[in-house]
Amino acid sequence: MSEYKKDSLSPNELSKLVMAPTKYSTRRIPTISLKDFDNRVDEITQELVEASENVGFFCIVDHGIARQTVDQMFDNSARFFNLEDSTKSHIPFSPQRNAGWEKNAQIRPSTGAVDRKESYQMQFGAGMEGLWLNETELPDFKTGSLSFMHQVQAVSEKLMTCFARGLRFEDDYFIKAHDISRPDSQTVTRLLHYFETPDTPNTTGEVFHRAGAHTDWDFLTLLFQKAGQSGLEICPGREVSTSFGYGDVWTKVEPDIESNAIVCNIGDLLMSWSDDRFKSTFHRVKAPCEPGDYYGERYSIAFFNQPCKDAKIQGPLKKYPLVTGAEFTKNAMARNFAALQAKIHKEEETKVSHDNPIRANTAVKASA
Ligand SMILES: O=C(O)CCC(=O)C(=O)O
Ligand SMILES: [Fe+2]
Repeated sequence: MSEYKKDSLSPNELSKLVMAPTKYSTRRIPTISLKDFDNRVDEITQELVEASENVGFFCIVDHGIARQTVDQMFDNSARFFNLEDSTKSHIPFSPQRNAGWEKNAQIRPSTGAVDRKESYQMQFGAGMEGLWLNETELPDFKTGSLSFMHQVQAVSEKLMTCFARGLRFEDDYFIKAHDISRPDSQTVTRLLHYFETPDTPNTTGEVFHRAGAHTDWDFLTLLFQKAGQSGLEICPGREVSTSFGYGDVWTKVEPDIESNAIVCNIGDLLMSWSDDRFKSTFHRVKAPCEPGDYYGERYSIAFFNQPCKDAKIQGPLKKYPLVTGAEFTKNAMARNFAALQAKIHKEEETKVSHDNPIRANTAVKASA
């Protein structure tokens, strides 16, 4: 949002930075326990506010979702992605609905090239009509996924209560604004599958992007990672000094399976709704290219809390004009599209060639 200096590098400068060794630092990513939530809600609120103001990323533990449940959802995800592409193509990603399956189709403005991955986005309500596979194609998948999604929503609602307290709104203020029982709920669960990357010396300069650097434009994202499948990195917004964090100092967020941690990040929506008090943070799944990087396949699950279309969004200090949930999403998609167009335009001007076709029209996803 506002404070980031987006897309200010030329393609040549950018490609030099992409190829340069990454600078890393170990930053403290706060771990917050939800144990005994009702009695500790004020203490938890304080910890969340501190983490949101200073880092924008934190891990949640003791959240009540059993490890076995998370593992089952990852099994479900693998079952889905193991289907033939010709089957998955019956439920193609719809940018209008922000749901469905895509493969090698998402282009981030930060890279101008496709993410090498496939993903499937699911919702609770009418947005999913026609976008579930049949029971015969994937038995128990829909029921299992919805049950998992309800559990993640319950954790989200605890966090929303704390954010509401922290910003001095009524306790249920954000919960009502993200009501998943409404048919027009926009909340999204995204199953992600990044492909194994060839671990060979890179002579062509081609970069196998996994998830190019971006901020999420939702309220709050809850991310589940799998043991040993590294790659997630963050670059807190406050420290970003170049476009999309290129050339900046990154921090690895390794899967913490022992404590069954959910990695959470503030999205652009909550940043705006808190008058920029809470920080939406750049993150990426790194394109493996350096010694020590993880080249294997990676599965992850992201849960994006999105507002109801008629939710009224404005922070307590009224820093930004009031917008509805529908307007916020539309504006975020338009900003993303404009940044991408600007990038493509710049690349055409300097005639930088890419191996990957740039398919701007498919490059939309409302959640991030
Ligand atoms: O796969 C991951 O770990 C991160 C995915 C992500 O950031 C996104 O889809 O917005
Ligand atoms: Fe993201």
